[in-house]
Amino acid sequence: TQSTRPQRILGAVQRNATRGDPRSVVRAIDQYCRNQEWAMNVGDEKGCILDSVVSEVNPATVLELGTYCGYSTVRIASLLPPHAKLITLEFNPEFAVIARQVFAWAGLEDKIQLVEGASGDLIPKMKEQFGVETFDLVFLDHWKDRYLPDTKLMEECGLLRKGSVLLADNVICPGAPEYLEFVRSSPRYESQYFKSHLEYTKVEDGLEKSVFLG
Ligand SMILES: C[C@H](C[C@H]1O[C@@H](n2cnc3c(N)ncnc32)[C@H](O)[C@@H]1O)NC(=O)c1cc(-c2ccc(F)cc2)cc(O)c1O
Ligand SMILES: [Mg+2]
Repeated sequence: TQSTRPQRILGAVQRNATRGDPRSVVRAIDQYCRNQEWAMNVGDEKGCILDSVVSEVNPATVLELGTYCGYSTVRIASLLPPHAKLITLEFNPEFAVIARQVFAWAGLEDKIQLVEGASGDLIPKMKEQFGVETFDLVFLDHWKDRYLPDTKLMEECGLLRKGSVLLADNVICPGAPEYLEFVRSSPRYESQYFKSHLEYTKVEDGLEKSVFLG
């Protein structure tokens, strides 16, 4: 039977990456997706911007919306301090199965908690079910028209504190126009655009970093 793209990405990791070496997992996925078949990972170029924001924030609690195969999850988790926790939400069970195997290959299972379901349903349960107070960093990389409603939902649920950083992928391509308009015009956010390119292409894309001012 025909394999799926996520299965082929996992195969590339298992063939080319070293068990327990997260950066080799990231490199193996990038090499596969740049040379064999495109996939919607944040990628190596935007990934460097992601790395710099993660290092700057040095977060104890991270929320990722949209796991896919776990490329950015591994990239972020590999930079976290020892007792930091990363919760990642993914509603496609097939993608979740692959992502869990990618985390295991990277040796990061203890740092990453993948929760299957839709962000809109899970965000209101974060405090009670997952013992979270607030998130220091949120990486938005799920359906682009969910960026704004889920940001408002995180505010309503008290999951953001003064200084919480939102980092959103794909604000140009595929685009998140309503989200961009909101964070750039709201007095409660200080926003900054990092111009880059759509993963593995020359198409313009970028990351928007928005600090919640409380
Ligand atoms: C949306 C996907 C990423 C994942 O997010 C999960 N997801 C969704 N909504 C929810 C939720 N509400 N809760 C939990 N999980 C959720 C899903 O199942 C995917 O696995 N990402 C993209 O579609 C994406 C697309 C492109 C792209 C760019 C140019 C093109 F020509 C074609 C595609 C680039 C990117 O960089 C992306 O990130
Ligand atoms: Mg993306």
